[in-house]
Amino acid sequence: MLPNINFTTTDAYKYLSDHYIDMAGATMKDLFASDNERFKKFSIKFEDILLDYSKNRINDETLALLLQLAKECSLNEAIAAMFNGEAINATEGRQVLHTALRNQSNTPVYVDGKDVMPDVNSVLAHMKEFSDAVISGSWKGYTGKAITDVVNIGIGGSDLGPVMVTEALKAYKNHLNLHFVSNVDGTHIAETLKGLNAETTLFLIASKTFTTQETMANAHSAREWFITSGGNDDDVAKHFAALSTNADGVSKFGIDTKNMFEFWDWVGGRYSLWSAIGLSISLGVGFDNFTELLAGAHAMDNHFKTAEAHENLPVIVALLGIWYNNFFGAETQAILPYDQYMHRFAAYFQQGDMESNGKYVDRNGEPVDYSTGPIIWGEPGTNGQHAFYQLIHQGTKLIPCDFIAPAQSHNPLGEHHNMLLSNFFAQTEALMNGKTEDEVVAELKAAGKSEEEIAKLAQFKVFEGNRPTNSILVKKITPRSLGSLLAMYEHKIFVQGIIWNIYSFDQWGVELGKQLAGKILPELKNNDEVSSHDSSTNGLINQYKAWR
Ligand SMILES: O=P(O)(O)OC[C@H]1O[C@H](O)[C@@H](O)[C@@H](O)[C@@H]1O
Repeated sequence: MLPNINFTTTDAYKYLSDHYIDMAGATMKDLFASDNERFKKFSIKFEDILLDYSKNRINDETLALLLQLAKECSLNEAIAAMFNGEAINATEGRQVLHTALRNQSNTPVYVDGKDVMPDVNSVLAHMKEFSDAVISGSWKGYTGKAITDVVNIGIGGSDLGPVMVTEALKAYKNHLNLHFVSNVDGTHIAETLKGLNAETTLFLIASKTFTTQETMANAHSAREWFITSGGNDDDVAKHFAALSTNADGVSKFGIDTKNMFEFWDWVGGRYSLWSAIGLSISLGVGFDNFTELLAGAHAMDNHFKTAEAHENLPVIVALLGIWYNNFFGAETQAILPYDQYMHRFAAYFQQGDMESNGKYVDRNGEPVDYSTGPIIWGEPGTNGQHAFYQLIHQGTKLIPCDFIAPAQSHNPLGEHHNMLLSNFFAQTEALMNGKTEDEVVAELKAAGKSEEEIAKLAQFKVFEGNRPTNSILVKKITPRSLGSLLAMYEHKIFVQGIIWNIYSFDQWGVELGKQLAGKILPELKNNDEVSSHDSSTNGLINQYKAWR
């Protein structure tokens, strides 16, 4: 059972509310000036990952109170409940065991009294065998040619994870060309299929439920394309594999269940890249690298399970998020990787975080009277700097940012990496220190500006500073370190959900739109005027019919 505690009724919350009043006026600049040990105190190293959280609006007391909050919310009990396979996804009646998928130590993990590890290992063995065969070319298409292109068809959790990881690990890629089709917009599949050869293309139909409208539509179109390109029904087995929990749905679609890579309903869609949903990863970078990804995540799982809260990366990152979300009223959280390969990282955690913690009803079914999950967004540095950092530096909103960068580049080209990292270091320093009016005036004077010019300009060039950041410096983005980083963010989401007393592992919020689209679709099949909706929806549908 998960604890059921309204965190706003804890002692820690009350203390934090008072403490916030002191801290709201404190500047990080002063906090650094008064404490030489600050970096040492507020940074944690885990394997090849250094989390520096010293550039936050916290002091020793803040941290102590946040840790007390975690304790009062029975975080340790909640962590144990998840790892032990309790059905903590209560509204769906399911366990939450993505950690079992990467349980490289192979200790038994029980679901309803049955150890799931043998099944996990057997699917991994199947993935290895299949990946090896496709990569080596011993898996042949219907005309005897080796596979050159792999198209993953899936959406949400069956797309974002594989896309993000295969991009992040592009430096490890083999010769197979990977493509990802998610949108039901016909353009996505049409553009992807242009230039592909059916004889050498493998489709992975990735869907936990195997009922998702977008994925099914794209899968049927892919099948049709395959048949019109010369394949026949018997050849489908050589070109289509399914990654799913729904064996019936898979065989009804016409995919041989021999080509089905199974996973289980105790794996949430947005936590599924570690499962058979990761087959495109294993094909793209090889099974050994996929295993390393799992191993990195497993190492973080063990850290999360066993490290004391004050040196526990996911716990610290989560508590800092609570501090800004619930005391400073921050609405968003930016994730800014200084690594081009990680360009889909923020998009991935947009689903991970927002689908998990975007909930206004607590675990008692009552609306909450506090803020829950943040809006997650971000783009890789330095592109973001030239786009939206203006608002982070000088806007009216407080935006806590996670800066992530590798110390070693996979492409050490001249001075590029030093230039990139100089920006990474400079941004967090600038966000913290800002620039005072005196500094601005002195600068303008030194540049030879007149008194009049200085008076006109100075205010606009002032940076308040005191804007919080975490810096996550990774030695190198490898399958292992990436796995650890991903698991860190997953567990951060978990910790926050525990403190907010919400159910982080369901996603009822995606249902209503699906239901209504299901009602509207038949109305679009004829040209009759529609009058069953509100006047806006009617008006839009009728104009669509007139214009199409
Ligand atoms: O893998 P599936 O079943 O096709 O679901 C794809 C996506 O559908 C919905 O949007 C949600 O339930 C997501 O969590 C899920 O990832």
